[in-house]
Amino acid sequence: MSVHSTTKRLLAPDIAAMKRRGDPIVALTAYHAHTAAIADKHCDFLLVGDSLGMVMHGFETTVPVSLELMIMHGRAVVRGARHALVVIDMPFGSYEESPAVAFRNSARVMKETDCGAVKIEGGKSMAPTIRYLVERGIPVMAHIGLTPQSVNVIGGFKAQGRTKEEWVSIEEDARQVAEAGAFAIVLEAITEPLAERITASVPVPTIGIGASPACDGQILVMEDMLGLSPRVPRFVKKFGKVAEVIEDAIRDYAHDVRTRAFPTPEHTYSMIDGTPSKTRRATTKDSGATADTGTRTAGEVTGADSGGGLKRMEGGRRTTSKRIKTP
Ligand SMILES: Nc1nc(=O)c2c([nH]1)NC[C@@H]1CN(c3ccc(C(=O)N[C@@H](CCC(=O)O)C(=O)O)cc3)CN21
Ligand SMILES: CC(C)C(=O)C(=O)O
Ligand SMILES: [Mg+2]
Repeated sequence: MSVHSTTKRLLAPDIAAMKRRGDPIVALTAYHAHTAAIADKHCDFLLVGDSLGMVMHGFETTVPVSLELMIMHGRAVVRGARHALVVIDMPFGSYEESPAVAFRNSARVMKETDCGAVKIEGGKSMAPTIRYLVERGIPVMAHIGLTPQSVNVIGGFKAQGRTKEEWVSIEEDARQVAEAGAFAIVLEAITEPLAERITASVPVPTIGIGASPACDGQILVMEDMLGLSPRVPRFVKKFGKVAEVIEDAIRDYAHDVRTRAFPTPEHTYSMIDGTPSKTRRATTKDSGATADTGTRTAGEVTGADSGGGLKRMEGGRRTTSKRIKTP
């Protein structure tokens, strides 16, 4: 973060402290800058999940995701967010081999993205690695229950802890990752009584995804809760209908291009010397206004214009462009 930054970004200990205060922790995944900027206003942390391999890149599982891909999306999310802690998933194969390999790759993620923490999947087997990273300055979020990177061992994305016999092992995972220094623990696809027992027994927050309201916080994949993902796990509540909104807009665009209703003069550059455009409709008065000047008259704003048409992107802010002046 820049020394000139005025807003304080949340750090891993701030998330951990929320459990002590009894504040519910709100989290979403984010994979790119603009959606990160929106979610940042309402979330305590944003996770650059390796689910991006499935959601953004069409892989069947998270197994093929590379460190480079996580860094690429991680940099975009850090640029978009200013308040929320940004946590980045370490992808399959980047941390399991040894604590030293995990440190080298996690340090690279921290240095190249400026994120605030990493997340690794695994319980007991990863506890020594979590301790090694935390002792060397890398905040670690743990992830137990259903660990999707092990899908080929588990035999599918299956809920865990559905029989009491499975509880002992998962509770021991939670105990050991907390003891190793994880600042929070993601509980994925486990039953409520198990999530309740774990949440009561560890000092750090539990973040549930398909793990009941008994957790200290919740996370969902943003595209799933927006109603953009074509298929979602049963634990997802759709808070939006974004796929419909996108399709409606694209259908309208295709219609307007095919009927030549788009583009109109306000989406077209005019000659600086005032030479009239041949394609300009006879009904439209030529005021010399262009897409760049932001000086269009109300009469030129068509029904197709949403009203935000005067706003142009400039230097990362939405402003009325003054770059090109009409004579
Ligand atoms: N878009 C998306 N959302 C996720 O929540 C998510 C990902 N991708 N990718 C990584 C993991 C994989 N996750 C998943 C994926 C599928 C199910 C699922 O469909 N489960 C079935 C039961 C399957 C079974 O028991 O065999 C379900 O009914 O929920 C659960 C978690 C959660 N994560
Ligand atoms: C589902 C969350 C916890 C995750 O690990 C991911 O999005 O990759
Ligand atoms: Mg993940």
